Amino acid sequence: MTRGPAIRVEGSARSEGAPLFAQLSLTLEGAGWTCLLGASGVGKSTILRLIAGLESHVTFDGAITAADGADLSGRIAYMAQSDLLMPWASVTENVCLGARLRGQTPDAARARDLIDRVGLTAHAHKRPGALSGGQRQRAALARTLMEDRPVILLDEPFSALDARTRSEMQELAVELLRGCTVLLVTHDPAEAARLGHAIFILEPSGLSEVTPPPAPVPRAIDDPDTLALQGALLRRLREGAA
Ligand SMILES: Nc1ncnc2c1ncn2[C@@H]1O[C@H](COP(=O)(O)OP(=O)(O)OP(=O)(O)O)[C@@H](O)[C@H]1O
Repeated sequence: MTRGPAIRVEGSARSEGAPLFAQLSLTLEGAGWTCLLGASGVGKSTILRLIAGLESHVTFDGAITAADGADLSGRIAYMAQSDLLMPWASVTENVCLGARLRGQTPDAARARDLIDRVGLTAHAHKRPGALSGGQRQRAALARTLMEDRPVILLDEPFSALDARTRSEMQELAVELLRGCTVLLVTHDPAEAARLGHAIFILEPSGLSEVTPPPAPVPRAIDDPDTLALQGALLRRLREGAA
């Protein structure tokens, strides 16, 4: 696995002629987890889509660059908020979809292992319509991990999971994405406090950074510093909404 580069996002965005977010300067640590929080509709997913180079409804005035100077295209795996699973394909086929679309032979053993690690072995043959919301989300997570890219963009990837599975999947993602540059959009202050090497809150006026504790990620859920940060983040989010 190539080490993920640092990424810099600098610019402002307008949607339908009106400002969505003001001039911002966001640096994603190379080979680290950056968490992005903020009120619904403030533009978090839009930032992910802009980095991913996907079609967007906004006009972005600025630049998105990797610190190593190389193009980002082909180096990103993106997990959208909606799981985007193909309804006609089984879990295994969905996990292998990227390789198939590129005309490559998928690594079947790796797919089996990832499906096992997300707890879906018993469901590997099923189509998405036969899965629960949390199972679908884990299938989408396995598909993202299967891509083996140095830059990973995750849009609320654990939001549909029960508390126990969520903490397990957070730990799995940290383990399997070691060395990757990860941008995680989340509404969960506890998740950001556990996973962020860097944590930002997006507001219409711009970004603010909240310094996490120095403990390595994933931080213990019941660590006093993690809990204190969780509380501080929730307070900041509530103040922002006031
Ligand atoms: N396809 C689209 N066409 C027009 N406007 C859109 C489109 N997608 C999103 N928007 C608008 O752009 C703004 C930013 O949306 P975005 O999805 O980036 O927000 P978000 O911060 O990720 O929200 P959430 O936390 O609810 O997912 C919102 O006001 C939304 O209504």
